[in-house]
Amino acid sequence: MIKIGLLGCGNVGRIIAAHAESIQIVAVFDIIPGRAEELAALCHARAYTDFDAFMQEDFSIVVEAASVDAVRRYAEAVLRSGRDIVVLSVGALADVEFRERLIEVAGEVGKKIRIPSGAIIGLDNLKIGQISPPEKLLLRTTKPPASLGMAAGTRTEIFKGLAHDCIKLYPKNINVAVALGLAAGRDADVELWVDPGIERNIHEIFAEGDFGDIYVRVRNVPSPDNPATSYMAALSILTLLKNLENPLVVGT
Ligand SMILES: NC(=O)C1=CN([C@@H]2O[C@H](COP(=O)(O)OP(=O)(O)OC[C@H]3O[C@@H](n4cnc5c(N)ncnc54)[C@H](OP(=O)(O)O)[C@@H]3O)[C@@H](O)[C@H]2O)C=CC1
Ligand SMILES: O=C([O-])CC(=O)C(=O)O
Repeated sequence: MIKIGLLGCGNVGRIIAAHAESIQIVAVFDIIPGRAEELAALCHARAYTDFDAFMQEDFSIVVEAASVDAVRRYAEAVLRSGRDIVVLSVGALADVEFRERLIEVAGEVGKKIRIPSGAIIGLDNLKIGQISPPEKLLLRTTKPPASLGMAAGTRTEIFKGLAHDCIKLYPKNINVAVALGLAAGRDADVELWVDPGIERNIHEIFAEGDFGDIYVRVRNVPSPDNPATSYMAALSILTLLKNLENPLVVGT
């Protein structure tokens, strides 16, 4: 059974721990001691608030479900320790210099940075963009205002521009746009909306290229403990881990 170290004991961490049937969570790490201890008790792991001590434990992969800041702080050390890392706060990789350094380190040490599909569908075949670049790549995300910690009386566009700029303003809400761009090989255009009339986190992907045109709409159920994060994001990590050692690989 694959042994993992969980970096981040919030909403996604709790969902992963509650469904850890095909994985063993050996150690958990969070800046908030109570959160780390609570999660550790749930999955019979050891709790840490000190990163270096956490890294002394015996696991082969780190699953990050914390923040863009945590990826910037710890991802390189994880790779240099000889472990793969699963990065949910993929917005950290919008910084080209940081991303290139991290990829270089992963190559040097022969380890992988794994980006789950998270809260969207379609990253697999959007990778065709790396061969046939899309002329259009747009993500329109619409969330209930509470997901962004704001109030709004009507449907309102709060951002229009490129993914790498949007993630700087909304690091807890638009990681999906950065993942989309990494898959398709170009920065995605983003529209971010809040709508008081909806209860789900909606992601609409529009892509056009010489392959044709694509429209994908995902109407995600928000997570129980963090409405900004769709429940699908945690399921996506669990699925990635479940398939890591599967000899049959489905999807591009
Ligand atoms: N790629 C994708 O499709 C998606 C990505 N995400 C991203 O996944 C991440 C996890 O989401 P979720 O579980 O809902 O978030 P939560 O805020 O519920 O949990 C994150 C936990 O990690 C802790 N944390 C944050 N920074 C650090 C750090 N530097 N070191 C140690 N612990 C830290 C947080 O503490 P504190 O509360 O004090 O900050 C919190 O306890 C978020 O960054 C989110 O934006 C979410 C959905 C989809
Ligand atoms: O969970 C979602 O719907 C998307 C999200 O928060 C993110 O990409 O950061």
